[in-house]
Amino acid sequence: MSLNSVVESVTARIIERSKLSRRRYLALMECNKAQGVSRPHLTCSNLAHAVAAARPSDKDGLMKAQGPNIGIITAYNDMVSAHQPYRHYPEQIKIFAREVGATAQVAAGVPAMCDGVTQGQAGMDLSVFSRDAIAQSTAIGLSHGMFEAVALLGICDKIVPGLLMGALRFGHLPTMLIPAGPMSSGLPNKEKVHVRELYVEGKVGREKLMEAECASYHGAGTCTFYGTANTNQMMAEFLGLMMPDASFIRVNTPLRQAVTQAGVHRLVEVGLKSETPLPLYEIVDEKAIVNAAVGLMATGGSTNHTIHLPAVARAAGIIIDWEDLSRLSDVVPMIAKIYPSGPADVNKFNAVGGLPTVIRELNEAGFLHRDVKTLAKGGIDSYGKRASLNDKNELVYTLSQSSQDDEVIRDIADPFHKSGGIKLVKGNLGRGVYKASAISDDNLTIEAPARVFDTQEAVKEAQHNGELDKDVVVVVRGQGPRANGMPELHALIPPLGVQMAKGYKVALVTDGRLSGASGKVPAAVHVGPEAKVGGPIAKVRDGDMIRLCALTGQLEVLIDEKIWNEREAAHISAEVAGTGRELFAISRHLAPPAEEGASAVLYMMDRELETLGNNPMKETEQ
Ligand SMILES: O=C(O)[C@H](O)[C@@H](O)[C@H](O)[C@H](O)COP(=O)(O)O
Repeated sequence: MSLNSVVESVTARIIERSKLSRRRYLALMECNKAQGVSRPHLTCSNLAHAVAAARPSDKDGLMKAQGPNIGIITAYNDMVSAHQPYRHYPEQIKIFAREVGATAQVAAGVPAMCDGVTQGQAGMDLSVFSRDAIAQSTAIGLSHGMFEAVALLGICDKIVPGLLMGALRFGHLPTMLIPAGPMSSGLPNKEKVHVRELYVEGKVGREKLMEAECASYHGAGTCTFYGTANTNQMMAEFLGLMMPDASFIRVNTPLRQAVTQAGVHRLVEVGLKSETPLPLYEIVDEKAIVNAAVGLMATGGSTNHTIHLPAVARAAGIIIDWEDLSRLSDVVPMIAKIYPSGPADVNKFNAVGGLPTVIRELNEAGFLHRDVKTLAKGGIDSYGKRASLNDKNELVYTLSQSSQDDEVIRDIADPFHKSGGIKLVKGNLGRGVYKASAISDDNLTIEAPARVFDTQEAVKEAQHNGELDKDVVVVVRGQGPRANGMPELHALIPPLGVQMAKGYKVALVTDGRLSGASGKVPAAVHVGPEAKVGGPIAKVRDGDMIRLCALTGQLEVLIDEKIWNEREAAHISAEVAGTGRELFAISRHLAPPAEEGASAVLYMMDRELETLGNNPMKETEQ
């Protein structure tokens, strides 16, 4: 099947737009490879420092650079359930590396914050910016020049994008993401949300709520809904940066361990000084980024990736925007329904076909670029294969079958929706992102008067006081990157869900974010320009009629144009101190819009790189 013409034209657009920045990136990576810091360039003293605490049997190999040395960047901590299993991974990776004549060292630990723990709390204001801290920490770890390959241990929301942003600046190094797998299913996500709504209505108390939360979040592994963390996994497979089928194999199982072992062996095989080196920059190109975007649309993934994918792409010199995503969304059929888009969790999704089935379907129908390089042998085709253990406990890959449950995965000829899960909405209120995959047909268009808020607490209070007992578009502004770091407003979903259950038409419009777990409330999120920089969302007043329509892509305030143009934007003053938020003033000050990735670090990097002219490393005198 030939490549879908829209996928082809969007890719061409991206290649054209990224010409200069991509060329600059590739030139810099070539310089890194040829002249950058690496083991042969280290002095005896440099090397002695690096191996001083190494196991004696590794020392010689490390000093003589006999085999590749894998730099592990780990996001381990034991508060985040998804990352807790990483505790022993570095030791295991070292063993697997030795099996094939290589070594491994932990190059750095990076922070991993949990958006579940910080949801609705001040710490959430650090979340998007933590991605930059992770990228910089990754770069710091890799800057020691000790490594010929990189293993990234990270799963959750900001961690994978941050790790990739950092690693891409060392794109001459072959790099693999190694996941740890999902938690076993607990209380179904839908029931958890139902108990939350009962709590909001005062029908159950805190004890019952706590019981439900703990029955849902009950062990090690990634949360089971298809939120940002699991969307990260999906993307890493579509990018070809993981072992095939690695995403959703249950945590701490023999199959999981076998895939990790095979992954480490493969990484050594494609290490920098090997016969077949596969640098990261050769894998993450414009086509791979488009493949990841196709995966996002086909699976109804997290809206957060409309920020993360542009940021990751930029770290590789590739410029994408929401128009690209929207054009892909128009043609890519949605063939997977995972919570919040449907009742199935990722374990169920995996059991009935998982990502290999989705990738194979899309690939066979011409929605994926096949001429991409991937870490696994066999290119993107190999990601259409399932991993299993044979009766000798050896890892084997076999072509995936058709879906075993068409409520969860559909054949491409009979999709859930003809278009993808995420839409661009735009109009006189700006541009925003809309997750259509979880919205019922009768809620795809909402026209109602606005009620304007500056904080999520104020929304909850108004709901509690019955002030939202009507059709309403709740506008929460002052939540963009420049204002307060762009928190997720997921805690608003239960109260707004209660209003919907009462029969009211409800929508949310915000310059902030929602979570990958948010779904059922119609919402335009990431609306830009954000209120803090005077965007139109700052001009909305209580009672203005707003129309939000996923079918036509409208985000409009229905008001006389002259009155609208003359209206002044409200002044936004968000809370910026306490809980360490004051340390992130520089990020708030410099963050570019969400559509450009909202990364101050990348924004300033690009500005500086632009001044370097043809010399990718040194400033020219101009
Ligand atoms: O996937 C995401 O985008 C999230 O940031 C995610 O981490 C989430 O917010 C919490 O885990 C909430 O989970 P609940 O729906 O259980 O509150």
